[in-house]
Amino acid sequence: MASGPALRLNRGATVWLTGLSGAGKSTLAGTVAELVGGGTEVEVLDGDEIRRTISSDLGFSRQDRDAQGRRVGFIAELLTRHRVLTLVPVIAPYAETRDAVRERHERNGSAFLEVYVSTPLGECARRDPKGLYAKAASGEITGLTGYDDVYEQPEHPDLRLDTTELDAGPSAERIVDLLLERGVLEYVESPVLTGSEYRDR
Ligand SMILES: Nc1ncnc2c1ncn2[C@@H]1O[C@H](COP(=O)(O)OS(=O)(=O)O)[C@@H](OP(=O)(O)O)[C@H]1O
Ligand SMILES: Nc1ncnc2c1ncn2[C@@H]1O[C@H](COP(=O)(O)OP(=O)(O)O)[C@@H](O)[C@H]1O
Repeated sequence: MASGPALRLNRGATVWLTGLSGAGKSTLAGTVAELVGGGTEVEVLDGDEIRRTISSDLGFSRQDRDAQGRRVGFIAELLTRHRVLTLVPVIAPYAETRDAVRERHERNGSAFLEVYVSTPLGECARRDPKGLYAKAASGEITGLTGYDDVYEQPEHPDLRLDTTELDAGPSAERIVDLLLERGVLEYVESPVLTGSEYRDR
């Protein structure tokens, strides 16, 4: 039987991926979840999904975006306190909301890491995965974050990733490295079956 290192989750942590629409937040959250592996307690709280369910009453006013951030922050902290690696690809455009979520985590002894996916507006608009920038440019929608609505950049993120410069795989590895550095994850030697050992087991 061959053995190889595997990632083990030592404690829960919230990893909040903040940045503009199209920056790569959801893609990175999914890639980190895959890298960390199936045996680990990991959840992704995606802004769009939360907005279709418990936040279906919210729009994109300042008050509603603040409420969205605080609701997601509440759930994230609960999951994290129960030893889940909680990945949160949510824009959270206001420093005040992000700070309130961080403080809630600190009050409860839960780890909170802020990852600023700092892909610039021009690149996000070029990707335009949901067609939102085209709609904003044609005047069909208003209030798109970073385009004609505010985005307050994090001043002291735990990690900053510009995905123009780095592909999704290596960017996700930087997040895993941060989690290793902070002791949330660690490498452990684990037995791994080779192909023929697996078939003959
Ligand atoms: N005006 C405007 N501005 C920003 N985003 C918009 C807007 N209208 C719709 N969408 C879609 O909503 C997703 C963002 O939801 P969030 O909950 O992450 O945003 S926020 O934190 O409340 O600002 C966002 O998802 P992402 O593209 O994954 O960021 C969009 O799909
Ligand atoms: N290095 C990268 N990291 C993440 N996404 C990337 C990268 N390069 C290109 N992309 C593409 O950019 C888009 C980002 O969309 P998405 O992850 O939904 O962003 P967000 O959740 O921030 O709105 C996807 O189509 C993805 O394939």
